[in-house]
Amino acid sequence: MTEEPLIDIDHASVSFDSLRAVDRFSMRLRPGERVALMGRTGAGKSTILSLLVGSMRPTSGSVRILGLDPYAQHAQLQGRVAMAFQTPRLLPWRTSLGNVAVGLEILRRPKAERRRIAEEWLGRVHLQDALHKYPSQLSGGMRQRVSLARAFAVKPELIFLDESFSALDEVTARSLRADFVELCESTGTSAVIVTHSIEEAFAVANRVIVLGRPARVLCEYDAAPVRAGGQTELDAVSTEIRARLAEETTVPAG
Ligand SMILES: Nc1ncnc2c1ncn2[C@@H]1O[C@H](COP(=O)(O)OP(=O)(O)OP(=O)(O)O)[C@@H](O)[C@H]1O
Repeated sequence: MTEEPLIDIDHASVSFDSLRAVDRFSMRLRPGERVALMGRTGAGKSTILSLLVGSMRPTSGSVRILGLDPYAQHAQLQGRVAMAFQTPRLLPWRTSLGNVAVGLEILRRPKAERRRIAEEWLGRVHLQDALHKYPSQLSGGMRQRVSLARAFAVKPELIFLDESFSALDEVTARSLRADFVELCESTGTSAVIVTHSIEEAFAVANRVIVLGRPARVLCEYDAAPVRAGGQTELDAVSTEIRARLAEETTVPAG
């Protein structure tokens, strides 16, 4: 089957003056896939996300999202792509319902529909009892759940997660990761997950791309066999990845 990729990054590079942040990075994302971009601090993960959301264009190479140029055709991607951040960026003066409705307001959905969809999504992230609470009344995990509901509520084809679970304790993070995978699978939503955590990458993605510094593909893993191998396999792969990343520090960047 020749399905058009949802994301097609072809040899994209980004330089800031003399510093190269992304170095001929290529990736494709097929419908239904979840790819984790895993790399250390300063590897260029945020810069790749900026390319994906169209807030920056590559110095060379190309980026296509759903067949469009996210920088030049940003408006056409509205509602088709959603994002959740490490800090959920909720509006403090709005309740959970009001926050989830934000994207739907931008898409000019009628009020009754906004309310119905927001309520449905807050239920799906297990916040049916917090519909009328303000962000300051919620725990970090709950705020992140509101943020996920807001992202899914617009029915995007693609979701980008930027370190969304990394500020949470491990038990909360595990539960959110599992919910996120379930929501992606039940809605057929594809995703790119940016993370510095090897464990998180293998927990949420089908495919894990390990980034060198500057950002380029160092190695790539099919996540399913690693998950199937349990903690022993994950430990072995983690050791391998850490060794690859450690070699990186001896290679001059630029
Ligand atoms: N606007 C900018 N101007 C100059 N240098 C920048 C700019 N944005 C990022 N950089 C540099 O590019 C490199 C990659 O940064 P980036 O923020 O993309 O990495 P990251 O992998 O997201 O890091 P972290 O995990 O710490 O957020 C870093 O060396 C950073 O200092």
